[in-house]
Amino acid sequence: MKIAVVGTGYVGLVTGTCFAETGNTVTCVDIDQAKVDKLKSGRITIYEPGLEQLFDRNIKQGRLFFTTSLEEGIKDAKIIFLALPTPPGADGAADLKYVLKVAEDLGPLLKDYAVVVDKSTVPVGTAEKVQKKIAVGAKVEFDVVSNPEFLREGVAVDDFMKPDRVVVGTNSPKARKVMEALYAPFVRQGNPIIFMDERSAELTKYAANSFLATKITFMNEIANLCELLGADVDSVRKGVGTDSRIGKRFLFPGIGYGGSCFPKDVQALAKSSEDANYEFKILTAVMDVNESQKTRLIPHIKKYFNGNLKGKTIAIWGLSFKPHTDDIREAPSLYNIDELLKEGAILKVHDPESMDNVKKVIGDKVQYSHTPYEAAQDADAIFIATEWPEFRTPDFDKLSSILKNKVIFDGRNLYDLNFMKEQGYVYYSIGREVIHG
Ligand SMILES: NC(=O)c1ccc[n+]([C@@H]2O[C@H](COP(=O)([O-])OP(=O)(O)OC[C@H]3O[C@@H](n4cnc5c(N)ncnc54)[C@H](O)[C@@H]3O)[C@@H](O)[C@H]2O)c1
Ligand SMILES: O=c1ccn([C@@H]2O[C@H](COP(=O)(O)OP(=O)(O)O[C@H]3O[C@H](CO)[C@@H](O)[C@H](O)[C@H]3O)[C@@H](O)[C@H]2O)c(=O)[nH]1
Repeated sequence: MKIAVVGTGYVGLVTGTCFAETGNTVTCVDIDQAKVDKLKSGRITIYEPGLEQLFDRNIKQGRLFFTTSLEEGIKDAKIIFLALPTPPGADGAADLKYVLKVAEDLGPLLKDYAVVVDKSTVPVGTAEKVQKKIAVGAKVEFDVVSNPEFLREGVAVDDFMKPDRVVVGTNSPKARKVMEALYAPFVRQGNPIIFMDERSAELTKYAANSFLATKITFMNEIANLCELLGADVDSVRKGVGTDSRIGKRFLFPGIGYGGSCFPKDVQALAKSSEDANYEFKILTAVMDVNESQKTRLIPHIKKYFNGNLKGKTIAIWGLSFKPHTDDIREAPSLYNIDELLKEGAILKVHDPESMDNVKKVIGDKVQYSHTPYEAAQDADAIFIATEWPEFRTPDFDKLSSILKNKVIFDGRNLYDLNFMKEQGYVYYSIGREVIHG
């Protein structure tokens, strides 16, 4: 099948590459000339495990193409995916300008029946808006389908190739048939394609993200309570997570959720609710708690250094909003960097993949280190913001010999408390006993 994907960012590139992998011919369209030039020359634009190999193979086999021209990209396409940004507007609602602009441009370009699929995360009612925008210029029949994407960055290829489920919102039998054929290779293990109306599909995406953000936030509050009551959040997490009604996943406490999705989608659902005259109280609480959770360790750091961080060197391990990605959108690390710089600390940072992106945002306000040890050299403390696997079992002998102080503030609960006691470290984590060295 000939497919077009409009918007070639984290979702568009994974979507395009994975559909090419199952034999479709895919053209990805983007307005960013530099991005398209890079992709056309066979170089990948994001770090996403496993993607580069599929990308190379499908380019070589002549199934994956890139262009800046919408007209060229959608030529002969039976399915046109919109994987465009939907950032928060000033009022918190998802800004639909990118989606609606492309919809408007698409109308006159359609030459034959096509299914236009909205993969961006959009508020309820957007499919109808897209339908109307396309209809202004369209001279042929078309359908607009909602097909929200549930992939996680860092495991995007796996999530896309083996989704828990595929949600398709459409009332058109013709579009349903096309979508069934497209997704057949991805649901061979019995994972379902769940068909529903467009509005329900749009809301499903916000409900899923908001539920997961709530689950994490609930556990963050339990962790905060553990600190006050002398309980251990790891034990509590295991104790509750083994109840199959609750589930083990997304119960890990830390310095808040970040990324390009949870923060903006919780906010957008709260705004949609408000617009519908419904006060979604849980969401307001989730946003409030997450805001303060991000800098939860800062008061401990200040207290440890007697309220004065001026001239103290802190090594920051991990900058991306989660491991296995170079994405730093809404990364908790950035909020902590901001706070620590305000206090006069000197920061030496290390991240395996996202330092170039951080440089673009904060430039030389911090020192960039090639390895976690280079960052830790002569530091007064280590601050862990992201749980990259390589931080889990560092060489503690080496660390102890290069650090000025054996102090770790861990926003992701990486280390065993008894081990840290044995190693003689001062160790602060989230929802667990403080080890005083
Ligand atoms: N990132 C994720 O993990 C994820 C997962 C599921 C859903 N989503 C949703 O998918 C959508 C896209 O997210 P993303 O992270 O891929 O965004 P992104 O910013 O990485 O990519 C969007 C791309 O669209 C391009 N673009 C903008 N206007 C365009 C136009 N007129 N024509 C062609 N291209 C244009 C941009 O240049 C950019 O490359 C959002 O709605 C997001 O909420 C994201
Ligand atoms: O137990 C947990 C799990 C996650 N997080 C944090 O939550 C954020 C989001 O993590 P994750 O959901 O793994 O990554 P995303 O790539 O943001 O994926 C989410 O957002 C995507 C965009 O909408 C959806 O498609 C995915 O289903 C949804 O999981 C990160 O900051 C994590 O550190 C925790 O603090 N504790």
